[in-house]
Amino acid sequence: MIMILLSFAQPSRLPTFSTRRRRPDISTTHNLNSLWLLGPKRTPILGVQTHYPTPFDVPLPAKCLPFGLTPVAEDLLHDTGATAAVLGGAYALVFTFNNLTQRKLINQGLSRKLVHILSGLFFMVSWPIFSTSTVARYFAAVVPAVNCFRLLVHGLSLASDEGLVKSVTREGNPQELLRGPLYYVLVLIFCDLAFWRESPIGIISLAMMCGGDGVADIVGRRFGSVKIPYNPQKSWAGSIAMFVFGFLLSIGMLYYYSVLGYFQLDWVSTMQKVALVSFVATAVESLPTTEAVDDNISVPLASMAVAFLSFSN
Ligand SMILES: C/C(=C\COP(=O)(O)O)CCC[C@H](C)CCC[C@H](C)CCCC(C)C
Ligand SMILES: Nc1ccn([C@@H]2O[C@H](COP(=O)(O)OP(=O)(O)O)[C@@H](O)[C@H]2O)c(=O)n1
Repeated sequence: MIMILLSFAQPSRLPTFSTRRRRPDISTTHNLNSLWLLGPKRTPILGVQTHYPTPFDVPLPAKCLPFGLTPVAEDLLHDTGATAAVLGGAYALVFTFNNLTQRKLINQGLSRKLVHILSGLFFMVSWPIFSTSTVARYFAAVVPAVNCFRLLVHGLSLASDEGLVKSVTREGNPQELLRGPLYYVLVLIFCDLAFWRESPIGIISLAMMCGGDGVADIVGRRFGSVKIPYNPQKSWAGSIAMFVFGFLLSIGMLYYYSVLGYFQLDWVSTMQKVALVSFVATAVESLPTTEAVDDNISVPLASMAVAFLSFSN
């Protein structure tokens, strides 16, 4: 569904007809301020050469505006539709894995990990279907925010949603929703608002949290007989899987965004930087976790810090 929506991701192909359908035309100077929400839309980020005009960025004649909508109203309509679509995708994902668990086609642990891996990755895949408006990121953030509310309501047992509990908890205790899953969606909100489509930092950090950490669990539980000396709860197999899949999924997501014209990256140095981020994230993930610090906090935070330093020079 996301890929169908993405087919409209190229501005000139959107069914809407604004004359302003151009992505930010960003050059190569270095400006950390634009990392944040109010940074000028057209300033570059962290020296990363981002979008050049592509054949898709063709301004359309003003007479094409539908129903006389102003460009702002057209963007609001566009982003409202995108938000509804991605929200539907989120519900469908959880419903699907709950269904598979109920039918005992997959166990609860694997269901939770696949939801962990796919939610964040699909969320990032969906970002290009939102408009080029400066408020698009806020519309996208509605999706994890609604899920945050959902986790709070059901984690506090203010309402019950057995499907949600079964597909995203280890033991089926609703209070589990208030830890890993809640931290997870809070990190999605933060990376959406702080980095959005304009910086590789958020993309890499989410790929590490979703793809790397998620695959580490699946591989580690199955093949993790040789434990890490300083943490018998974790294994070399799980950590190697975290490093490899964190790296591959980060590069894959960066390539996806570069194909859509958001980044122009020097791939040799980018791979070196992403490998460093993945190594540090893997080391952090391998450490014994405490009640206070969950992997869904430590892994993305460590990834953001290393990616920020790596892509700043
Ligand atoms: C199971 C989850 C986290 C648990 O982490 P851990 O304890 O295993 O380390 C993920 C919870 C996901 C949440 C319920 C739904 C999030 C949906 C997301 C914001 C949007 C997805 C949209 C896309 C189009 C499917
Ligand atoms: N580096 C890793 C990570 C996880 N694992 C395995 O996956 C299980 C769950 O890992 P975890 O405690 O990080 O799970 P979450 O907190 O990510 O849900 C561990 O108890 C290990 O069996 C591993 O062997 N090696």
